[in-house]
Amino acid sequence: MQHDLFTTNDAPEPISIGADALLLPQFLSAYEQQLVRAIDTIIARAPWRQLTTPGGRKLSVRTSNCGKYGWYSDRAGYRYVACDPLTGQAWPQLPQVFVEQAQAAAEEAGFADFQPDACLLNCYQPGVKMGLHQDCDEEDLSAPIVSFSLGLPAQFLWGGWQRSDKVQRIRLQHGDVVVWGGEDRLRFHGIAKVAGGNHPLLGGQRINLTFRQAKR
Ligand SMILES: O=C(O)CCC(=O)C(=O)O
Ligand SMILES: [Fe+2]
Repeated sequence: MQHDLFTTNDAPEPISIGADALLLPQFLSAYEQQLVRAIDTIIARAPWRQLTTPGGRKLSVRTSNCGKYGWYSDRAGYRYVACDPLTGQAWPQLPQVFVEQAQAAAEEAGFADFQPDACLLNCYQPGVKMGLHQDCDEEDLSAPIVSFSLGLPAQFLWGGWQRSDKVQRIRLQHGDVVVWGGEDRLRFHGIAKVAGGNHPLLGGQRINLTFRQAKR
């Protein structure tokens, strides 16, 4: 086999986790600094907060948003809102590096022309988890979900179309991206309790960015 020294690519191969779902290991490696700087800027304007579920419980994960719409939850329900209820201001704009990498990842997974209008930021400290759920608050389910992992590793719980379906555990590391759409769009998923640790760039936390097309 002939190796071309000028086109070596150290990024591991994508891993199929469903007919329309792909794990892209290390997809973000070259952008980690830029991404973390952009996150800091967003959080300065739209700080982390713990939302309340419609049932009155506090989510353990801390969240924020950027983009035209932000995912929000309180006693009135789960929904997308154009202003941050905490500040009354519009959510910070989607940084260009977010859009470019989310679109590039979507394209790798076969979703050309992904136009995210919402990015939910999730911050997990050790001990924090996210229970099994479907992402179904978006108007157009033909657009995929694109999810970036940064900081501490986590186990992605990748289920089926029923809550009771068997769950696969997939290790997500700093720089990994998962894309799911098409027939996998409504699969149940979650995050197991994050273990303690110290990430060189992000310290004792895992930050997830979830890109969606919320409105048509
Ligand atoms: O943190 C993750 O990787 C998943 C987040 C998620 O599923 C969500 O915010 O809906
Ligand atoms: Fe989700």
